[in-house]
Amino acid sequence: MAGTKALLTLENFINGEFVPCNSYLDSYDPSTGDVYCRVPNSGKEEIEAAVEAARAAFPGWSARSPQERSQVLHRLADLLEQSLEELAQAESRDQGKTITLARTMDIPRSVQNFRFFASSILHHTSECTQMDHVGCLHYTMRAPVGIAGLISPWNLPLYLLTWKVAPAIAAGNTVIAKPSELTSVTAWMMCKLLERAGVPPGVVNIVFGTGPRVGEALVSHPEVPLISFTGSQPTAERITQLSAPHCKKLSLELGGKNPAIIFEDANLEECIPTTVKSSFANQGEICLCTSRIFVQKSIYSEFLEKFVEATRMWKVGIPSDPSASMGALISKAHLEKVRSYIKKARTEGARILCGEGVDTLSLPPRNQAGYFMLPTVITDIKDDSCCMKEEIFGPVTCVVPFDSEEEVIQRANSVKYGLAATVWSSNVGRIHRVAKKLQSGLVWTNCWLIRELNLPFGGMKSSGVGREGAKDSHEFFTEIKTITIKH
Ligand SMILES: NC(=O)C1=CN([C@@H]2O[C@H](COP(=O)(O)OP(=O)(O)OC[C@H]3O[C@@H](n4cnc5c(N)ncnc54)[C@H](O)[C@@H]3O)[C@@H](O)[C@H]2O)C=CC1
Ligand SMILES: N/C(=C\C=C\C(=O)O)C(=O)O
Repeated sequence: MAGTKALLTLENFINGEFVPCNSYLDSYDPSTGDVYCRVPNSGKEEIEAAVEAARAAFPGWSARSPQERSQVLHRLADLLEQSLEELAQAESRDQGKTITLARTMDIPRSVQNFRFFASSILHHTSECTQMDHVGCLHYTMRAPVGIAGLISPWNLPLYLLTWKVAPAIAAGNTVIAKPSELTSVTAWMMCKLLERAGVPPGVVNIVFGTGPRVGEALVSHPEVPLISFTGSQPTAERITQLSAPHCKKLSLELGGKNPAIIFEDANLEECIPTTVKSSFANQGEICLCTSRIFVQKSIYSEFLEKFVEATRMWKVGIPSDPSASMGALISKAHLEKVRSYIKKARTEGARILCGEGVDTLSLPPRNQAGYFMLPTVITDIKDDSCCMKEEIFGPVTCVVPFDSEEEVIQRANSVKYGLAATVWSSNVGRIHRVAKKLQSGLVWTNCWLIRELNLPFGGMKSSGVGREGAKDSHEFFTEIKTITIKH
C-alpha cells in the first residue's frame, strides 16, 4: 500500500468551498487492488453545514429566470467538455471501466446531461382551463421544491450524478449530493469547475462518505424534502423507511433482471453483437444490462454457438488498454459476490459455456490482484435459479430456450424486477404485442440503450418508483399548484 502522502485526498464541497473532513475512507484502484485515494467519511455534522449553505442559496437561485440558470448549465457543460480526457482517465481509474467507455459514454453523457436540461428548462408550459359559466379561470404553476438530496451509485459515477444535479438545479432547487463512496473522484473534480461556470456558493454541495453514515443523515434531514436515488433495492427500502415520517418526495431508480427475447426471425447479425454488448458493457454493471436471454427453440443451437464465440471476443483488459471491451469490476467484495452466483449455478447442474472457470484470463503482473473476471455465459439453468431471478450486476448472462410468444412473455415477467427488456424480431406486429405485454419500464426492440432523454426513464415493480426525463424530472423537482381566479 502506498504511503498516505502519495494518495489523492478528496474534500467535501460545501457553500462553494472545499472543506477537509476529520475522518477518511480508503478508496481502491479496481485494476490493481491498491488503495490510491482517501474519501471523506462525512456524517451528520457535514450534512448540517451543507443544509445551511443550500438553505441560504435557495432564495437567490430559485428567483433567477430559467434563461439565467440555463446559461450556467451550458457553461458547466462546456467546462466539463474541456476536461473530458482528464475526467475520463479519472473515471476509468476510479471505477475500473475501460478508458474507451469513459471517453465515449460516461463523460460525453455527463456533458450532455447539463446541455439537455439547460435546453429543456426553457420549454415547459403550464395548464390553463376556463369555467366561463361560473366566471373562473384556472391555471397551474410550478415552483422548485427546495433542497434536493441526490444519492448516486458507483457504476456510472459522473453520468448518473449529473443526470440528477442538472434537472434539480435547472428547476431552481439547491442540492446536496452524495456520490458512492467507491467512486467519488469525478464528482470532486466537477466541484472545481462550479465557480467558473457561475454556480453560486451553496447551490451545489457535495458531501462524500458511506450510505449508512452520511447517506442516512441526508435522507433523514427534515429540511431536505425530496430524495432522488439510484442504486440497489434494499437501500431503496431503507430510504423509503427513513423518508416516510417526513412524507418526502421520492424518486427511486433501482435494479433489473432484464430479459432479451430473441425470436426465430431475428436478424442475428445485429442481434448477437448487440446482445453481447447489452450483457457485458461496463462489466455488466449497468442496471439496463441483459442477464436472461430467451431464444426461440428453432434457432437456439445456432444462437448459442455464435453468442459464445462472440463473447469470447469481448476482450477483458486493463482499463487503460484502448482495445479492451471490459475492465475490472468495482470491488473485491463485488467480484466475490458475482463469482458466488456462478458457483451456485454449477452446483445446480447448469453448464458454464465460457468465462469464469472455463477459460483463462491473462493479466499483466501489476494487475493480478485487480478485480477482473471473464464474461460468462450460463445455460441449462432453471427459471427459478437465483441466477435467473436476482440481480447479479456483473458480466454473467444466462441463455435458455422457449417455444411460444405467450410462454416467453410469462417467463420474462416472472421476476420481481421490471426495468428494461429487448425484443428481437422482424415482425412488427409481434414486436408491438410483446412490448405491450412486458412488465418493463423500457423496451428496446432490435436495439439496446438508444436513449431519448426527453422520454420517461425508469422501472416498474421492484425496479423503482417514478421516472426521469425532461418532463418527468421537471415534475419531480418542482411542486405544482392550481390557482383559481374568479373574474
Ligand atoms: N442502478 C442500479 O441498478 C444499481 C444497482 N446496484 C446493485 O446494488 C448492489 C450493491 O451495490 P451498492 O453500492 O451497495 O448499492 P447501494 O444501493 O448500497 O449504493 C448506492 C448509493 O446509495 C448509498 N447508500 C447505501 N446505503 C444507504 C443508506 N442506508 N442510506 C442512504 N444512502 C445509502 C451508497 O453510499 C451509494 O451512494 C450491486 O451489487 C447491484 O446489484 C448498485 C448500483 C447501481
Ligand atoms: N441508472 C442506470 C443507468 C442509466 C442509464 C441512462 O440514463 O442512460 C444504472 O445503471 O444504474
